[in-house]
Amino acid sequence: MAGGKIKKDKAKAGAGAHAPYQGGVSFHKSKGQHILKNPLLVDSIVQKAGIKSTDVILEIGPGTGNLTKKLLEAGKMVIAVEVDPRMVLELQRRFQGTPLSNRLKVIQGDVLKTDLPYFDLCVANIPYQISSPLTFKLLSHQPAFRCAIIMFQREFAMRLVAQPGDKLYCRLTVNTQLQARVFHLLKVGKNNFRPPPKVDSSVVRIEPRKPRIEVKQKEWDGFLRICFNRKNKTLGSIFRQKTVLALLEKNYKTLQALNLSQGLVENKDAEIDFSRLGDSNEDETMEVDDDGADEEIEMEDGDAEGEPSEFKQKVLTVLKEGDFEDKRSSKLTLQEFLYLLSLFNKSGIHFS
Ligand SMILES: C[S@@+](CC[C@H](N)C(=O)[O-])C[C@H]1O[C@@H](n2cnc3c(N)ncnc32)[C@H](O)[C@@H]1O
Repeated sequence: MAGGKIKKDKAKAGAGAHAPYQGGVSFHKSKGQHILKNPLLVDSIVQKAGIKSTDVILEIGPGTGNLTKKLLEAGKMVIAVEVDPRMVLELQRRFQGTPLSNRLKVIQGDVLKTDLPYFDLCVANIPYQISSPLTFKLLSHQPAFRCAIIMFQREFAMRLVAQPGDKLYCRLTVNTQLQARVFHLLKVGKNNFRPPPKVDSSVVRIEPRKPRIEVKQKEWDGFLRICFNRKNKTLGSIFRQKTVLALLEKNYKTLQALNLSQGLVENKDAEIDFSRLGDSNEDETMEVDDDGADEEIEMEDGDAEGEPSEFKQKVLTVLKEGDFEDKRSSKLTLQEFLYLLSLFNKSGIHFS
């Protein structure tokens, strides 16, 4: 999808024409308070959200309500979650006595700690420090919403939409794209905000996959962490590392012992059909401590030396079977990750 740049001059013209509503409040950077001062940009975000008059819209961090007002005009109802009581007061003052007020519900609190109600759409200019946990909180929300139109820091947005081979393609990308289709909508310069943040921004559209792609979450997470620990190394080299092999062999033996004690044959229950699309398992929520970059897990770099053990042989056979040995995580598609994990699991090799 093509992105457009909201230019500085437009921002200035817009700001001059209609000063942003600031109320009497001062802004706190610690709460990511950078309000939208360009009404043209607000209009563009609302227009790109494709709001229907029947939509219940979730807004995160309404601030003084510049976006909220347009959302109220376009949809049926806006539920706004705001952590700062001063902003909540401003918002109430702003809409009190207007016809819009009975379609606005304000929840005061930290969105990350709030049980979210039903919503069709999420439209928000968020505090950037909560980008990652908020994204995954939204994606685990049930029932799934239609789409979310969210302003993120530019680099975070580019990680969300990255494709295999792009510099910013990372674990965050794959984890997000497992659950949603993500499109870049708009590039937004710093001067569209008051006060201007230090970084540029982008608006993206996130559409949850329906039906969801089923994975066992801990398994998937453990697998991706290993694959992306050194995303530019070949998978052959990653899976030859002593620490990786030791971890996987430990899991393998634990599972075998469990199966034996329960009288199960090897690999029963181990097979996951990743091609199947269906409803999510509600118990399996995404655990995310991901700020977008791939962290380096402390791992001894050495290869397991000498004659390959039976287990190492097993791991390498899986990589060869799928032709993955010389491939790198930085260039693997979501489908390839799903396929490789399914091959490991079929061989009784697990990541959690
Ligand atoms: C970038 S400002 C956006 C303000 C307004 N939506 C606008 O575009 O003009 C982010 C807003 O999120 C609020 N906020 C910060 N952390 C929050 C959290 N954890 N939960 C809910 N709101 C939060 C801030 O107080 C602020 O009002």
